[in-house]
Amino acid sequence: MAYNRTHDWLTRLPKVDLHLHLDGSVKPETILELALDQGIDLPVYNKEGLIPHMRVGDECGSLIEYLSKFDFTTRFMQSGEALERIAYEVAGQSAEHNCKYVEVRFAPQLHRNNGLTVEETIHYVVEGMKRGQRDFGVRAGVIAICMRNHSSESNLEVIRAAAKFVGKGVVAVDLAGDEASYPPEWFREVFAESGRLGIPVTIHAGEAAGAVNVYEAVTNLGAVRIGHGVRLKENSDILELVKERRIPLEMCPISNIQTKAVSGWEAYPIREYLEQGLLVTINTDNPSVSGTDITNEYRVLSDRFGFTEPELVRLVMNGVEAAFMDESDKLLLRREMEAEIHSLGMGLLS
Ligand SMILES: O=c1[nH]cnc2c1ncn2[C@H]1C[C@H](O)[C@@H](CO)O1
Ligand SMILES: [Zn+2]
Repeated sequence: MAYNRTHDWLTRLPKVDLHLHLDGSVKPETILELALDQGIDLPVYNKEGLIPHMRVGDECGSLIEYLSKFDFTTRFMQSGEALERIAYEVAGQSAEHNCKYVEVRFAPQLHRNNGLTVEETIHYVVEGMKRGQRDFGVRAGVIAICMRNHSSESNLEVIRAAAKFVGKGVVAVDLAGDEASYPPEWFREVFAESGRLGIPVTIHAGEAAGAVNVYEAVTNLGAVRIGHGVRLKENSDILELVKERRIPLEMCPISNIQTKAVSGWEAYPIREYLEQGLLVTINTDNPSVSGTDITNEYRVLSDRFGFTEPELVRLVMNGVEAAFMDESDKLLLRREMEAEIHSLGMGLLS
């Protein structure tokens, strides 16, 4: 049956994941070990019991509720060793889903409770990704996140530290957190610095607030990609601008449903975005918070929207086009992925 064929095929399909948070990707078994190593008490000492502390349920009502899950996990991510390990494991988890390239993002300022500097946090995450790249063959880039609820001073520190790692593991900077309470125009000064330092910018926008935030991110914060952008459909002029500039949207379907960025699957705009010619990419956001993985994201889309195999391949290759990567590396990645897709037995690449 075509249905089963697609499901099995989706696991083997080479993929990329451009929007994945480190602190939203920690395995419960890793938390168990880190808690023992670090002498931190846990509410329960088995994997299944930890899951409710880390993952949102169907009742999740908003982005704020979704974000509350991160406090639990970041407590165990305050040492260089833990950051390196978790980054390494993320590369391993990506390889299990035949992800060939992953961009892992994290907020350095959330990992300093035990005295690490911003640069040290970046160093350890980059090291973990490099070890993962060697052992699992997954190419990787790191994105440093500024948080909406942090001061300009603290966010500027992140941007300046990230700039030192450009070409050495860091590929971009981002802005995350509570979008509804902290509009993007408050961060012009912070992202003016990334412009001066020449670091690419992606911004979470149009997730928990309207399309005007996408406009602000693109026109005043220098965003060349948008995290989510689900609510872009609310303004056709802004949608047209994003389309004309070929600004990729890093969509994360399961997360977007859980945070109530849209009311439900019937309102999820992915098909219309593709038909309107937007550069849509599919990503996980937070596998351990959302209870998902990259294969599952494609599986749900294929079930909910009836995407054909060539359409799913198009979504994957949009991700390659959108990657924060040198053109020469991108060409290599594209060729490798096209060869593998071809070997899956179909003339899917038009
Ligand atoms: O989908 C998201 N929107 C806004 N902020 C987010 C999302 N997923 C994770 N974050 C926040 C919570 C994490 O602690 C932080 C750094 O990864 O980024
Ligand atoms: Zn995100």
